[in-house]
Amino acid sequence: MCKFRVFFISTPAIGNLVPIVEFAQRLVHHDPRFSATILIISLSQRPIVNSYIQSRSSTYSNINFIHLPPVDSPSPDQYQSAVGYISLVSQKHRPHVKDEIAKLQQTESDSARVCALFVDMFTTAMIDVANELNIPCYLYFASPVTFLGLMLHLPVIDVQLATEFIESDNELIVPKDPATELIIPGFANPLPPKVLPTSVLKRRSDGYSWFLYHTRRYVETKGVVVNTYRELEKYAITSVEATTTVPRIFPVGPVLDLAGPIEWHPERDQQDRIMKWLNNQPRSSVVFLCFGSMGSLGRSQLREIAIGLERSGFRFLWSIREPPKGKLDLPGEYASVEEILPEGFLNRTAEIGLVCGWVPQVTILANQAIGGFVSHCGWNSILESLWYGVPIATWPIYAEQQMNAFELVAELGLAVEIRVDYRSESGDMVLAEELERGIKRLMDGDDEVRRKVKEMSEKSRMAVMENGSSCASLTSLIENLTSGIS
Ligand SMILES: O=c1ccn([C@@H]2O[C@H](COP(=O)(O)OP(=O)(O)O[C@H]3O[C@H](CO)[C@@H](O)[C@H](O)[C@H]3O)[C@@H](O)[C@H]2O)c(=O)[nH]1
Repeated sequence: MCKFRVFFISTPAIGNLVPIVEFAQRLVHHDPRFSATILIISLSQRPIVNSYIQSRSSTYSNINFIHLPPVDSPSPDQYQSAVGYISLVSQKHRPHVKDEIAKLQQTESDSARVCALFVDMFTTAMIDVANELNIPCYLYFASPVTFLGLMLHLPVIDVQLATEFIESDNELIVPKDPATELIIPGFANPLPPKVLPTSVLKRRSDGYSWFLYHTRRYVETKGVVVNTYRELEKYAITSVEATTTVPRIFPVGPVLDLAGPIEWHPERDQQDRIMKWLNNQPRSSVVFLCFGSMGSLGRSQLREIAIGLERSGFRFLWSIREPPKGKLDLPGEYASVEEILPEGFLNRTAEIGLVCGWVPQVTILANQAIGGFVSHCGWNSILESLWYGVPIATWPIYAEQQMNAFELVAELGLAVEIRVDYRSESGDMVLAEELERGIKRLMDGDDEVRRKVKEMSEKSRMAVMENGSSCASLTSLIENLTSGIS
């Protein structure tokens, strides 16, 4: 009989929601005294969230999924960024979350006690609900500890950003002295400012104010559960614990959905076509290019990629998404990619390459044909690639990805660099020859990176085994969650 109930409230984004659901599943599987309820915020612009939940509700019968009622959209003058919008929507959901938890508390059998509400990096307004209901609150962090370190340090470096950088409306801040470097908890090396997230470099934006809001709230929680593992971010974990006011860190990862979209994404036909093609390719011969659930690139950049790929001569699997129309929309699928790629490209490369839209990424990374991954460096993608021992070439686009790329290349030596500071919104362009060079190093050269990635792959698997570091961390989290509850 279950004794302890935990609640989760996630940002409506695949990158946050999937690792939260997987963690809930791991928790209830690891300790059957637990039951988990996931409260879902829906956004009409993100139907993928609903199809994901629908599929997972039938597979994960021991998790309770509850869709929260819709709220009025914030008016456009209240936000400029997606972070702002999501933070406001989350705030508006506070009464609903309180109602749902209170309702369940009343109907719960006597033996089950609510022992935690887990918020994520952008749903921290729910800490108020936990306080009102007297429930301990924890943060589930789907990004690396290095990013947690930056967030916790933001109020401190804010002064440095204000005095040592040049600011202008809507522009990214730049250091007055180009040699400026930042000392950030979690990074052994000084951080070049150009790898900071756009929301931080747009210091006058609502995104930055929200970052400051959320980070102040992180320290109100009882602990931060991070989707990472000690063997991967050893320095970062020790450094952030020692130099910030973080409550306790529980590294429980990698927490991955290894079945992935092949099970829950609606586009089954395309996925079957991809896997059939991949199964016919030689071992480690294919370079895979994919830029995350929210990543898309402009047409001229796509043409450069096509030229670079063709010149490299390697077999390739390339996921191309159409840029979204609105700020909150996700990328879509091109009706025809032929017209956006160089003339004759698809015909010339028909024997060696496949161009597609959304892909079942984790299943692809598991395939023996994949030899390297050109990735936007979202944290889930990094963990998945390390799990399967596939080396990455870094091409970050948005969010904290530039920092993740810097961590992989400069801190951990676990990736080949294409760029660590690419930012599409500033009109940046990776030229065909840069990509060609990067792909050749990824697929042909850098045995040291490949060796380290294989080693880390083994460590990631060990971490989640019985007696592994993340398993031990989960046990100690459970002790924390249940202590004082009879
Ligand atoms: O065509 C696709 C694209 C993505 N995915 C999957 O979608 C997830 C994407 O997650 P991630 O790699 O973390 O990228 P984002 O979706 O961009 O995730 C957001 O959330 C992450 C966790 O906080 C951050 O690290 C990222 O920077 C942020 O953009 C992964 O599991 C991928 O396997 C697919 O299966 N097929």
